[in-house]
Amino acid sequence: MPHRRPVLPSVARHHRGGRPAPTTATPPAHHGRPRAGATGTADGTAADEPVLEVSDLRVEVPATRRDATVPLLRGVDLAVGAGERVALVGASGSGKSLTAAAVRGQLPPGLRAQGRVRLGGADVLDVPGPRRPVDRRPAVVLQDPSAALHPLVAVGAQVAMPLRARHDRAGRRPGRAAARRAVLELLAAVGLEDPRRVAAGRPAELSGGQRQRVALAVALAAAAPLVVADEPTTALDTVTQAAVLDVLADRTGPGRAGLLLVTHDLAVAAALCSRVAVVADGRVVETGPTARVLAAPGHPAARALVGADRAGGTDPRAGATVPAPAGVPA
Ligand SMILES: Nc1ncnc2c1ncn2[C@@H]1O[C@H](COP(=O)(O)OP(=O)(O)OP(=O)(O)O)[C@@H](O)[C@H]1O
Repeated sequence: MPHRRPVLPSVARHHRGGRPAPTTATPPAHHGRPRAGATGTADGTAADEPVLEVSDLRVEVPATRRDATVPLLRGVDLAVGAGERVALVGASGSGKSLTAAAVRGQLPPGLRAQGRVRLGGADVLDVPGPRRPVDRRPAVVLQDPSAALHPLVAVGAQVAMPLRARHDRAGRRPGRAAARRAVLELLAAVGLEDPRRVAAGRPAELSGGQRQRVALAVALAAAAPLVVADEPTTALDTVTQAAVLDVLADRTGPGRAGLLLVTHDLAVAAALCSRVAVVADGRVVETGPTARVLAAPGHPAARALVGADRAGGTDPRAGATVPAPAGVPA
């Protein structure tokens, strides 16, 4: 049963005010595989410097004596431009999370990956996330915030760690007071009340929604050029969902970090992302401006996805940040 939620008014409002103007540009529909390294900007046109390039990514369960090789990803091509927000959507089991895991350098053990993942121009597919240089690690937000938080370490210290790593890289170490100020600012920015109390406590003292906000603060503290968020709001109540999406909208986008957002929720994709990539059977089968793809999907898998969402009672175009292209029925 599809997951339903009201349109996210705060995110939609946010995008209507003060942000770079949306566009009605409608590049030709793209079905099949995008050209390797192809990327897009807010208007779906090519950008020069993608922060992320995935080409011909294949992931499989290797053959054993008893069982043949099982392909899971069959040649994913995907790119995220600097400051671009791209949603990865698709049916359950299509390969969204595996794609995001390969980008993070966190594929489940036992799987074999081939192809290319480039972050900031460097090949990282074979380098596990924790072993990558700091500037080749995307910030990560997952559905379960517990995975990102150490249960025994004070929240403030966990937010401070990526902050300090970031300053080390730039050759500057923030003093204690500056780091503490930055931690409290971040905790406030993700909507946590009483940041001082939160910073001093352990994750177990927080609600699930508060923990997700802390996980978001930890991710954002790294100031990475790319945020990878895999169903970051699925487990949250509606109010916290909207708040988390507002923070992502604030901290990513033109002039800020790029975003690769895995979501099953087309309304979320429409509210947050200028471009969408539809995954089916281990491949990206269609990509383009979110409004265009959701209004007039071309590939059968994309049509099925949008059709199922509409049949569920929610028009995925609701809350879209990009007006429907001319000639497309609203
Ligand atoms: N560790 C693993 N070992 C074997 N198969 C796996 C493993 N992880 C994922 N798969 C399979 O790979 C395929 C893609 O999985 P993935 O988690 O990427 O799907 P998804 O599109 O994110 O789905 P959902 O929306 O349900 O989360 C599925 O068929 C899944 O069963």
